[in-house]
Amino acid sequence: MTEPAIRASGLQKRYGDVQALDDLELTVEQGEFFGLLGPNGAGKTTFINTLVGLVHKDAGTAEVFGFDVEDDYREARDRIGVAPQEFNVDRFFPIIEVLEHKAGYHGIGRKEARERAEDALKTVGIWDKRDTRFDWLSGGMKRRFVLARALVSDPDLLILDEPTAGVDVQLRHDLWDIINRMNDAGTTILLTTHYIEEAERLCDRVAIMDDGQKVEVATPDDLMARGTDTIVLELAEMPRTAPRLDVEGITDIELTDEGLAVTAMGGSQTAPAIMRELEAKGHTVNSLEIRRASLEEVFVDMTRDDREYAEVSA
Ligand SMILES: Nc1ncnc2c1ncn2[C@@H]1O[C@H](COP(=O)(O)OP(=O)(O)OP(=O)(O)O)[C@@H](O)[C@H]1O
Repeated sequence: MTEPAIRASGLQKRYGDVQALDDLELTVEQGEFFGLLGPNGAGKTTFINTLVGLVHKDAGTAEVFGFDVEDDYREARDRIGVAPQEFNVDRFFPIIEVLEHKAGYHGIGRKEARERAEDALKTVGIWDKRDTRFDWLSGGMKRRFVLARALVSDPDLLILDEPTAGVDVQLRHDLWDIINRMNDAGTTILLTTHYIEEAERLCDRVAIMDDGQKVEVATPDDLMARGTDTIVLELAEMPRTAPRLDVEGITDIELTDEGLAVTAMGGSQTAPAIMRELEAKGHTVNSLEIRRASLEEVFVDMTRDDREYAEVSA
């Protein structure tokens, strides 16, 4: 039986009053492109740091390809490449040497380390900067370099903590291409992001975290199907009041300047029934547009902070 790339069970971590991880359960299968979403402070970075041995959990277990992150630290750590949110790079050496050291740290011999370092710099497109110090790279090049450093040990699990935060559109697409190619070649990816579009485009499944717990795991499509879509219908003759429609899944019907706006769960499935019902009632539908819920809307709904309501009502 193949072990999952990540298996976390009952993970707990507390900082003073803050329960950063609260009984977290999460499994990521080998080869998946897995997204970890959640508002600021949800516990995403704490979880990643637990996997790579930077945070000692209070309770629970975490395994990487079947290796316990604490008891089998070396085996687990050597399988992970991580591009952290905060840059923690040796600033005094040419970047190619930083990569060689990193490969050496993972037990890779000198000659191969050199080759790996060269390949990694070429993969991320900063080969011409190989003799430059990290501090002298531009912001975008620093992002590329941090990814190269994660790749240099040829990891089975690549962890990317907000890899595209604050980068321009071109670099974002470049980084997506590189990461996608890694995933196509079999590398498991764990990605945290605040860009919902990024999760929608890249991830096979996403977990939504809040308050140190997993709220939900699903494919981006499944999550979006849980949101409400708006179907805007232009009728040959607009009625003076919104017609009543007896179709399952409808949550609201409104007359707007654009036409009849019907809000429904799973818009693409409900639309034909809405059309039939309208035509049966004597209306002629000239055009129909389905505006799908975004993953962002579903995400915001799922992680809306109950405490906000408590404060408002207090
Ligand atoms: N070293 C620490 N000492 C004290 N509190 C910490 C420490 N690290 C994290 N926390 C707290 O734990 C909680 C979870 O933080 P974490 O960084 O894991 O969240 P996150 O989901 O990665 O957030 P973001 O999206 O902002 O990066 C937060 O309330 C944070 O303030």
